[in-house]
Amino acid sequence: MKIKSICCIGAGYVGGPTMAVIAQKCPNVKVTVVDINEARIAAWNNEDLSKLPVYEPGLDAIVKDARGRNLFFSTNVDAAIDEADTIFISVNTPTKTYGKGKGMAADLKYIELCARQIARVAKEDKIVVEKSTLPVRTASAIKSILDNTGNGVQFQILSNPEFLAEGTAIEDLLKPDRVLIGGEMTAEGEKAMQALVDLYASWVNRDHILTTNVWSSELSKLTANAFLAQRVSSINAMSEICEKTGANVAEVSKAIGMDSRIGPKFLSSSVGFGGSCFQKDILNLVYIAKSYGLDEVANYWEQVVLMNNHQKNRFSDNIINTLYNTVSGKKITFLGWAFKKDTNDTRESAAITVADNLLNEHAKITVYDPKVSEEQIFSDLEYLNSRDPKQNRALLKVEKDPYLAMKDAHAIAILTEWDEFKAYNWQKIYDHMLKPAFIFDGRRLLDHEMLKSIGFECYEIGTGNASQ
Ligand SMILES: NC(=O)c1ccc[n+]([C@@H]2O[C@H](COP(=O)([O-])OP(=O)(O)OC[C@H]3O[C@@H](n4cnc5c(N)ncnc54)[C@H](O)[C@@H]3O)[C@@H](O)[C@H]2O)c1
Ligand SMILES: O=c1ccn([C@@H]2O[C@H](COP(=O)(O)OP(=O)(O)O[C@H]3O[C@H](CO)[C@@H](O)[C@H](O)[C@H]3O)[C@@H](O)[C@H]2O)c(=O)[nH]1
Repeated sequence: MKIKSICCIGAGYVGGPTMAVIAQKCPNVKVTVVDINEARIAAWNNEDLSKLPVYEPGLDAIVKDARGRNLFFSTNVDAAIDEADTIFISVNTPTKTYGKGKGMAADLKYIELCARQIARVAKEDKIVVEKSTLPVRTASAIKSILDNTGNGVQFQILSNPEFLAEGTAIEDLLKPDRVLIGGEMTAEGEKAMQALVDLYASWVNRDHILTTNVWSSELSKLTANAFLAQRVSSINAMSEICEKTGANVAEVSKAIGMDSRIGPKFLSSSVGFGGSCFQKDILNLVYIAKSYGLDEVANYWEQVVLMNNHQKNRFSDNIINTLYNTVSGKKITFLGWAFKKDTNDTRESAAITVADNLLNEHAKITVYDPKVSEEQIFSDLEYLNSRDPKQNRALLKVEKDPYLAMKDAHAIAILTEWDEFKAYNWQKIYDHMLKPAFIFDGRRLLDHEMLKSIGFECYEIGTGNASQ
């Protein structure tokens, strides 16, 4: 069989860019991305490409090319399901905030709603592709819902996890390290897998398309994120030893990364990993391990998250200690709020935790981020429910001009590694700050020799010059 018409449920950070690339690379396939969020769909359809709901370098050009030709964004979920031969489920699977598994397990309510809707609407056989990140064995739950509530049509469930990283989504989609497709090891299952392999083979070398059984595919996604996050927590653990001993974490990273068994990537020490995936997926893995009674396995992986929490907290503690043990009423400017550069996504950003800790100490924070809106920043803080929202607004300001943001500040904290921060006129910034002028570089982004020569007091994660 050949895939001719796709419906993708979920027009978020994964659904939008992934489907845009499929549409661009497969002009003969009709791709309709649907969502219940009307504002999001309207933004995807906006004539002004700078208003797309997801900021990713290169995305606007691809949307411009394919939208209206074979790429469509719609809120009519039923119609898109009905028309498609293949349905991707790309809805959110956040950590549960209630009931059994609260704070650990993945909340699968959106997945189940999709499965029930597909079952109700589908009048012909369909391939259903899990694009969302899911606990291992979810495919059997989806299949059971489809088979028990459907109209007697046949469904093949495939697992096709997405490995794109935000900020480089388009690059990752155009040249993926691998595409992973898991399916049932039956003649029908193999046929469905082959159809999806052929779709990706329109632009991905077949050697990079891997097929496995469905459980291996589901588990590989959680495993990949656990390994990646573990590297960040491991180097962050070493950063604290570096600060105590006078070693330099960048030198340590380079030295170990040159060992071809370790490799150089994902060894940058930081204020802590953020993003919608790492913490959620590891906690999900921990929950799965616990549910099988594998307590040692669960405890092992949980440490990755605990280490990350420690890294974020020790960054804010260091700011407080260095500013003479009180930040009350002091202006601290945050450069960056996004969880990494080149994205407007702030989910689980380290900036949120650091801000919350400092606001508990009554600091006055001013935030500048080139892509994150004021509304988003306040909504991130309000979500924590740590204080009255009015107090957040009284203590935290969002500024659109970075130089104004830093004027009269006691300290600057670098929370996101946006390239533009490196090009600022740091002498001018120093001249307009209160003295001593402190910089806390949570991303090891700036040239600290230059900053010190201007007169700044510098703290850099993982360098043995911290004021203890
Ligand atoms: N963000 C990433 O970088 C990334 C990368 C790889 C995998 N993933 C995984 O992909 C999945 C989606 O992540 P995301 O970041 O795109 O999430 P997102 O929150 O940006 O988007 C999900 C969208 O699904 C919509 N939705 C939810 N239920 C729906 C329903 N019943 N019908 C129609 N629309 C519905 C929501 O309105 C939302 O717009 C998650 O499982 C995530 O773990 C994310
Ligand atoms: O050496 C490093 C690398 C990353 N980070 C931080 O780790 C977080 C995650 O970064 P990254 O993995 O680049 O971005 P994500 O978009 O979260 O992508 C991850 O999560 C996605 C969702 O599952 C997966 O698809 C990707 O493969 C996986 O890299 C960010 O806060 C980074 O700043 C570091 O601190 N040091």
